[in-house]
Amino acid sequence: MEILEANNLSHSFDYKLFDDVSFSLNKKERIAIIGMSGSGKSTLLHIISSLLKPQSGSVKLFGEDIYNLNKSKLAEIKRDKIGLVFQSHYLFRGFSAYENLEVAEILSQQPIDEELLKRLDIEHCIKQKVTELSGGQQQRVSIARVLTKKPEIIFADEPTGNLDSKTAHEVMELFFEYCDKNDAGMVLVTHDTGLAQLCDKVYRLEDKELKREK
Ligand SMILES: Nc1ncnc2c1ncn2[C@@H]1O[C@H](COP(=O)(O)OP(=O)(O)OP(=O)(O)O)[C@@H](O)[C@H]1O
Repeated sequence: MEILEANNLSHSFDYKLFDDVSFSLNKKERIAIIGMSGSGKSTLLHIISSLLKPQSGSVKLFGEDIYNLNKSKLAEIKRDKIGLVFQSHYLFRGFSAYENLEVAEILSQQPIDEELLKRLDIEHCIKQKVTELSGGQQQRVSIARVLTKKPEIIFADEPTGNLDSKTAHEVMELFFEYCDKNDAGMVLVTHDTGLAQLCDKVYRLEDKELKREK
């Protein structure tokens, strides 16, 4: 079943980034988007994850045309069904790591998974303020926060960018396990072709087109 449908997307800033791009994502499916710096990967991710309206084309999430949807229905999808993991972590910086997870717990009414904290190796630093954590620890707290919400689609932009390669692979494994267990899908934007190859499908954004590589 398709949980994401991107139809004929085009977008430009100073130059045309991509033109007439279409693809879809099924439950449990993981797809990677790779491509040169500046090719528009992050912009495409923003568009399909409801953050940026495309100049043309449409995006359906769970069958709903998100840029032609009433605000409260869109807010519901954002809150309950999608999880964003970006490089800038959007953690509440005045709070401890645990308090950040509690916010997700309250908003989504899903309990914090203590096992997840262990798997991410953050259980020992979870009471510390976000500002006292390393970049890699903050990254893992933001991953824990997103997974606490139990999203049906994870949108991730270089989610392991601050992590060493062993930890990066462990974190990807955790994402994949999460998708399998929860019937969730994932769209991963990355420069790391090794990580991309772990996904079910790989697309390259190049010459304004999205080309299937795997
Ligand atoms: N909000 C914006 N306003 C104007 N230009 C933008 C905006 N966002 C991105 N751009 C431009 O669009 C182009 C594509 O940016 P984008 O971040 O989507 O590429 P990317 O493929 O993800 O790059 P990288 O791999 O370096 O992260 C860049 O030239 C960038 O400067």
